[in-house]
Amino acid sequence: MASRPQTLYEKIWDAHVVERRDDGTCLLYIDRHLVHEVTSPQAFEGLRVAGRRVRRPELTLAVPDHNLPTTPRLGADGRLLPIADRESAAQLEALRRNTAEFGIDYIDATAAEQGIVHVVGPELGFTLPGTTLVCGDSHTSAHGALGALAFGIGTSEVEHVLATQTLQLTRSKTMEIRVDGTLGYGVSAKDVILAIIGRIGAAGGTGYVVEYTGAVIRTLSIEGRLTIANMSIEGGARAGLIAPDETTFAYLKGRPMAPAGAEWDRAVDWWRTLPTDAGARYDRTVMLDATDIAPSLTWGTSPEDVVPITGVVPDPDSFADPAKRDAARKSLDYMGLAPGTRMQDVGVGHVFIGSCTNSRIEDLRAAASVANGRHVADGVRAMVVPGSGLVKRQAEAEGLDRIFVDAGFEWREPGCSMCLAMNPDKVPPGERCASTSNRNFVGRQGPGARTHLLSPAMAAAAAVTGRLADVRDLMGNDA
Ligand SMILES: CC(C)[C@H](C(=O)O)[C@@H](O)C(=O)O
Ligand code: SF4
Repeated sequence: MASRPQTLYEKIWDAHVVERRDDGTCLLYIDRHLVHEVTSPQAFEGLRVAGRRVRRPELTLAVPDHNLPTTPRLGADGRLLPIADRESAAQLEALRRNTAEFGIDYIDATAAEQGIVHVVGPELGFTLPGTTLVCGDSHTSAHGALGALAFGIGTSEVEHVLATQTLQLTRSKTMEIRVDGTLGYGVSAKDVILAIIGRIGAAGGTGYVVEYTGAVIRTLSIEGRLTIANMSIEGGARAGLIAPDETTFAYLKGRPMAPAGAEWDRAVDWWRTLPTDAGARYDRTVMLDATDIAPSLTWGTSPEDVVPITGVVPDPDSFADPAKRDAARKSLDYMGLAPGTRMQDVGVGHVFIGSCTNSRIEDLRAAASVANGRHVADGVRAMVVPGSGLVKRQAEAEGLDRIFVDAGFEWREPGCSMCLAMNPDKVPPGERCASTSNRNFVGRQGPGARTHLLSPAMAAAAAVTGRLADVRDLMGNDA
């Protein structure tokens, strides 16, 4: 019997349902679980109190990222230097102890593979197409770039997954976001996702799992796809998916935790059946044409506050919705910006190139190509934080670290860093930062800090000009 055409989401969902209740709630099998130091301590404590073990310890991988300082962290003896912040030190130690006690794979802060959990999963081949993958972290949506149904969960759910390898869920609606056309000069995956969120709004994806489709998505590298899927949550979606294709298989082949030999062939055969069938229906479709997308950035305190770099700070009165008008007024007050100001006239004091959105090798290459032969502007502090030790190593092999250091950027150890100020990397109160991260919320990069989200190339352009600049003006002519 020919079955009904299905979306990628429906295929993965159906393949993982263990039990379906009358009210529609399902118990879903979870294939992969990533763990970091911030959201796991109470979950392990819960297991201990209940006298439970971890059901399938080999399906879980733990790595510290949020709290680690990004300054050199190894002492002369090769051991981790003490961490000054007591709470951070306690969480890091708890992760080490808990993973040892429960028999879970653990990447230590001193290991070359350490990095941001959402950079580490894909690069080790832990993240695979067609799997269900969870982590106590909202940006778990990133892993959808490889065709995994991946989403963030709360600490009590972390405990549930550790204990049972399942999760109770209800099915989401499906939204297709199709990006057709070709990307313009100087336009990157980050600009695409900013444009998408600008269009649908920060709550536009609420209740949906998004699948990104269209010519632009197909031509993006896995790095670019990770940037897009990563920010699905900033558009309110439960998860973001991109169908696996030859680009995905080429990226995964030979990764340490990916299947190998006959198992690889079997896996690829299955992965090829996953893309959405012709004729399958989405609950909603949103279409964008890439030719309309310019290098973009945020002006306010919500990721939906997006303008092209050629634009101006909007006038709150231009918003029809009174709630939006009010939010824009508050945003501009916090951001210290006046309506009508050209974005390119806004000066910055800090630049952060990093985070799980934009800290992979391609991101660093894009930033380095702008930094090459130039110098960070006077009064600007610019920092490059590779997403993992492996990215750092590769960047160093390519000489990118030299380009950055010669240009006056700081070259750091991997971690979440200035993305969220849970470690010593913070933007001081009232200061402005051009940042490749994913959240521009009030206080996100430190109390009173002002964040503009943009691409790695745009961040490098801001660093060398000392203002929010159009990267296209700096491309193709080396200093
Ligand atoms: C600390 C963690 C729970 C949090 C998240 O869930 O996303 C962080 O990673 C973030 O980006 O805000
Ligand atoms: S880099 Fe930022 S967004 Fe990503 S996991 Fe770390 S804190 Fe969250």
